Amino acid sequence: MSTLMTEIKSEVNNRKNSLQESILKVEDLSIFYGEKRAVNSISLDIQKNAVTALIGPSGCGKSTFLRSINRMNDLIPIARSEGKILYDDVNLLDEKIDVVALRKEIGMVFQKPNPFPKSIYENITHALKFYGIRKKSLLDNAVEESLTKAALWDEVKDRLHTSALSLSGGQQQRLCIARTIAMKPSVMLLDEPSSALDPISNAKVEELIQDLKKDYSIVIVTHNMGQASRISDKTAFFYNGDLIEYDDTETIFTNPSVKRTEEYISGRFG
Ligand SMILES: Nc1ncnc2c1ncn2[C@@H]1O[C@H](COP(=O)(O)OP(=O)(O)OP(=O)(O)O)[C@@H](O)[C@H]1O
Repeated sequence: MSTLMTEIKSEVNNRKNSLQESILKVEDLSIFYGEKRAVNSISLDIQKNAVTALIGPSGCGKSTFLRSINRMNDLIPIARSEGKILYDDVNLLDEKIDVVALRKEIGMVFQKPNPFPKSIYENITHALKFYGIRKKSLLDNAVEESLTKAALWDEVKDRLHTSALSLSGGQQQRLCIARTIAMKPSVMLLDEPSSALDPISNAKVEELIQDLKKDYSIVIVTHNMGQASRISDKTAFFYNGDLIEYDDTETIFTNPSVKRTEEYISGRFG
């Protein structure tokens, strides 16, 4: 595609994106580990009530970007960021931000299911109690509601007080999603949430993500091109820390503007 056509298409995309309601606006974000820049001056809007997939070869900065959204990179002493991530016009990278409150609003689920070695019930109520909710009826409701939303209630309602570690890997991951849901976040960050699961559990998690976007805005890192094309509305292709292309998922997978995107999604590298 000629440079002019690429520029026109990019302008059209910018206008199209500005018409959609965004929940996060990333402006000129760079992330460094010591001297190494892992994410290079990226800008994009994350759409509300949509699934946004982050794709790209290993080491291109997807997880670094994802973790920066709820400041998990703060836990890495050599990590530092420049630029802005705006949420309701508040810059989440501002040092005055209360990161505990931020992580309640913007929850995260990791690649490997990591339930606490406690009962299913306590996995959901642990953080709620931390925030001062003690009334049993409120806790019971939260447990049922979040497990229902995570499509796990029917499978565990008769054994809420058994260990979460007795669940299968797929059930544990849905429990971790339920644990995040119980905090009533606006945004859910999912870092390869089903890559460690068997195909049936993977399909359940994919179905769940599709369902959750009614209530949440979801950003997901995935290496699985089939998964990105099945479940996401928007796709961002990263390469070497750069955001190469960001568009509707259908466009990225059927008519990408940049040759490298096409090469990646067709499996020619990465
Ligand atoms: N804690 C860290 N300390 C130093 N460098 C890091 C750290 N985490 C990631 N990096 C580096 O930052 C770059 C981006 O890594 P990142 O994990 O964000 O990539 P990714 O696209 O998510 O990769 P993958 O798909 O393999 O998970 C890589 O060069 C990686 O080595």
